[in-house]
Amino acid sequence: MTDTTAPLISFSDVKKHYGEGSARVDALRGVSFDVTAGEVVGLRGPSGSGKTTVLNIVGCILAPSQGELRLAGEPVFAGGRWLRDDLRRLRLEAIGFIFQFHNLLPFLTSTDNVALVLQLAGQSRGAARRRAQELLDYLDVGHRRDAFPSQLSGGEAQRVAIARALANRPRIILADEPTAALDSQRAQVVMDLLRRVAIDQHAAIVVVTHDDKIADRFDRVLELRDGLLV
Ligand SMILES: Nc1ncnc2c1ncn2[C@@H]1O[C@H](COP(=O)(O)OP(=O)(O)OP(=O)(O)O)[C@@H](O)[C@H]1O
Repeated sequence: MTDTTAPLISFSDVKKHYGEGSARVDALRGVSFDVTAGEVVGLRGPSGSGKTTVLNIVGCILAPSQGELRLAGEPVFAGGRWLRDDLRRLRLEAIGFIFQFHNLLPFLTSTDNVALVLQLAGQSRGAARRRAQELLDYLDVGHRRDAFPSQLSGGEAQRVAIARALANRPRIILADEPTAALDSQRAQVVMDLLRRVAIDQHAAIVVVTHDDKIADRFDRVLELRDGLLV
């Protein structure tokens, strides 16, 4: 991931089906879009239109059936196969995931939830905890660093989860309904944070959302219907 001018995410004529024969579902029927550094893009569409499938393919969790995926200019999937054999490392280093429910580990404090990702990437525990505390401060939850997830409010837990997603300074951030469980004010705080991250980290951010509270907070909205962009 070295080309600094190419779009960070480039999806070219991606098709994806699940199952075969009478059980076949065409989830994506030829989807193309680019997202550049600094952009916060919304991905909307009715249930079953293919949003999660797009997110999972960008996140290198799911292989397309056809088409091409480039990340920072580098072809990652093309010609029916992955072009990198270290997808786990790519995910860990280049991509941050944020989910609707924070998915924090209940037996770890805020600091340790964030530090764990850094330790998995090879940092020492001390360095990982220092970076975790810096990030929690950046997201205004530093004062909750020793709390366990069950002791956090929904908005605090979501900010800790964002800190975790940012831990490795990924330039691609994928969020699935990150504000659905939050009230309007907290949803705006989360969107402000994502915007700041896009700018400070030159990141490309894709947010799957049905949430009308944040409908006007995107640079662009991609609208999926039945596996096609409209
Ligand atoms: N593992 C799977 N096996 C079979 N079909 C699947 C699988 N995952 C998704 N699908 C189907 O593919 C289509 C697209 O699903 P996807 O989850 O991408 O939609 P979505 O827009 O994210 O929906 P929602 O808003 O309900 O989460 C749907 O028809 C879904 O039933």
